[in-house]
Parts: sequence; C-alpha cells; structure tokens
Amino acid sequence: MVASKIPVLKLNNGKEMPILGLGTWKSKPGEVEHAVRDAIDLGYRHIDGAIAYKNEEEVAEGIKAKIQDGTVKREDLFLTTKCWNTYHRKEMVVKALRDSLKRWGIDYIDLYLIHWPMGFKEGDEYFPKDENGKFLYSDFDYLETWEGMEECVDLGLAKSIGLSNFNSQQVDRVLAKARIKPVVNQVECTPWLPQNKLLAFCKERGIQMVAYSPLGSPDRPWAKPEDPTLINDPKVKEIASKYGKSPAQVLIRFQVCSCLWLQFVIVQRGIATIPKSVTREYIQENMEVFDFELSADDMTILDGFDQGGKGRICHVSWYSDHPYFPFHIEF
Ligand SMILES: NC(=O)C1=CN([C@@H]2O[C@H](COP(=O)(O)OP(=O)(O)OC[C@H]3O[C@@H](n4cnc5c(N)ncnc54)[C@H](OP(=O)(O)O)[C@@H]3O)[C@@H](O)[C@H]2O)C=CC1
Ligand SMILES: CC(=O)C(C)=O
Repeated sequence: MVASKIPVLKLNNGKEMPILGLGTWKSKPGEVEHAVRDAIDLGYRHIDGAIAYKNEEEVAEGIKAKIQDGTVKREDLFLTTKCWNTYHRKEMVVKALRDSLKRWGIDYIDLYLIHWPMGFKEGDEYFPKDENGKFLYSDFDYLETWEGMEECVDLGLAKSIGLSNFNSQQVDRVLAKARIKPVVNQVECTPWLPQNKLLAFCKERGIQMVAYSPLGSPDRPWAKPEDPTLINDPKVKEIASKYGKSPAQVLIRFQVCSCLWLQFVIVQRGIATIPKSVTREYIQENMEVFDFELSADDMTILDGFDQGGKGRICHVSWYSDHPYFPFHIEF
C-alpha cells in the first residue's frame, strides 16, 4: 500500500480524517471514476460525495478498482456522503444511507452529513417545484433528521455524523439535543468568505470545520462569464509565483495550514478541505501544499479578501424563504 503524505485530523469522537480530500460535485460519471483512481494512486484517502451529486456509483467504481488492485484497503479510506434535503424524515435518513451504501458497494460510510438544514418535499424529485416553479419544502425539523443520523451510527452504517451548511444557531440547537455530537460542519470557505467567526465558534465546541469550494467553484452551474474567479485573481497569482506554487495551492494552503488572529490569539486555521478536480495534474498539484508556508504579509493580503456574506458563492438564495435557510444571520 502507498503511504499517504496527507496529514490527518482527530475528530471529537477519536476517529481520524485526512485534512485534504477529493470533491466530486459536478464530476461527470464518465470522468469521476478515473479521478478517484488517480487521487487514490497519488495518496488521497478522503473522498467527499453526496447522494445529490448523482455519481456515487461511478465514484465507487474508482474505489473498487483501487481496492481490488491492492493499492488500498477499505479501512484506509475516509468516505463521506450526505443526506439530501428530500430525506429529512427520521426513517428516510436511514433508508437514504442504506441506498447510498448500496451504490457505493460498502457496508459503512465514514462520515454522513445532513447536507442542508432545509427539508424539501419528499419524493423522487431532488428539487421539487410546483407548477409555478416555486420550490416545495417539507417542515421536518433538522432535529428530527439528527435523530435519524444518530440511528445510522447505532446501526453501524455510519462511523461519524455531522452537519453541512448549518449556521451557529442551528449548530447550537443540534448540540443541545444531540446524543451523538456532530464531528464536522462542512461549509463554504475561501479568502472571500473566510468564516473566521464560525471557525472560532466551531473550534470552541470541538467541531471540525471542512471547507467546500476552496478554489471558488469556477465550474458552478450558475457562474456567469463576468463573475470574478478566485484562482485568476492577480493578487493570488502574485503570491503563488513568490513560492513557485500555483494559485490553487495557495488557496488550499490558506485553509489547511495558515495562521489567523482569533479572539486575540494566533491560531492555525487547520480547516480540512475538499477541492474538486477530474484532471490528474490538478489532483496532484492540490495535494502538494504541505511543503511551504504563507508569510504573515501574504496572509494579511489574503485577509483583505474577506467580503463577509457577499463573498458567498454557494448562496442558494433561491431557497431563502425556507424557515431553516442558514444565511440570514452573520454566521
Ligand atoms: N456541502 C455542500 O453543500 C457543498 C459541498 N461541496 C463539496 O466541495 C467540493 C469542492 O467544491 P467545488 O464547488 O466543486 O469547487 P472547487 O472550489 O473545488 O473548484 C473546482 C474547480 O476548480 C478546478 N480546479 C481544481 N484544481 C485546480 C487547479 N489546481 N488549478 C486550476 N483549476 C483547478 C476544477 O477543474 P476540473 O474539475 O476541470 O479539473 C473545477 O473546475 C465539491 O466537489 C463537493 O464535494 C461543494 C459545494 C457545496
Ligand atoms: C454542491 C452542493 O453540495 C450543493 C449545491 O448543495
């Protein structure tokens, strides 16, 4: 087995999670199997998937190939999937994971997340709408969904459970009720939206933050040609060239290992992150971030990128009338 050079983080339940993983949203079925194989060959052990990405079978093909050829064993891998918004009823949470595990061809997932706090109308349609194009919601409270998540652990279907896209008040509501504590909150995080307050809040509660869209999600479906792109930002490019690194490597390093002032002390961000790529060269480049250090001056420049909520790319404002929409408050 090839040993991985990617550091691991200890979660609040004692389990370990590699700080860097491969994202798979928008990775097309024809491409993602190869991407997963390449990633595992290169040393990735953490793969971030979701039921809603509709490519779990193909992700699983890549994993199976690497287990079959002896590169890794199942237990070397840290696999994540996410309970979609149409499965928020307690019983559906367990059923959705069982169905997902069948698609992955495995008997447990390492990390199961509630994808969003908002529940959608149950049914086969992942984005249900009425005849006027209005999104159809369910009124299941995510606290009920959390009970289903806990049952997944009880049943041995999930080793760890966590949240995604939860704001601080929603995290605290779950914590007040939880029998099993969430290990992570997976949220968008970039220099444009560095999430410093949510990071401090999660650190205080022993919840690991995971940064999604760390490169600014240039291939997001709603990107407009005139939108600025983080990896093409001249300041990011200038910093990268100083270190002989790429803009993507600077943005990833910013998450996993850079310092910031939090409540008057300097701390390591130490945020796990899951850049997506289907390009072998990028997949390799994105893991070569543990051999350089961003200087305090360069961190000051990157700190200047903070736009608060305006910097959010995955704003999903089309659901902003949902009672559990998470982005109406500062963090
Ligand atoms: N919990 C949630 O609600 C969400 C979770 N996520 C998770 O986070 C992952 C990452 O976020 P995502 O939004 O996909 O976007 P990213 O910020 O990871 O950007 C992905 C894009 O960047 C390109 N890219 C990757 N590496 C490089 C590089 N070294 N140089 C130049 N371009 C590069 C990719 O190209 P290419 O693929 O063509 O190689 C792709 O177009 C998702 O895939 C998903 O797993 C994302 C959004 C929401
Ligand atoms: C990519 C993703 O996970 C979304 C938009 O929910």
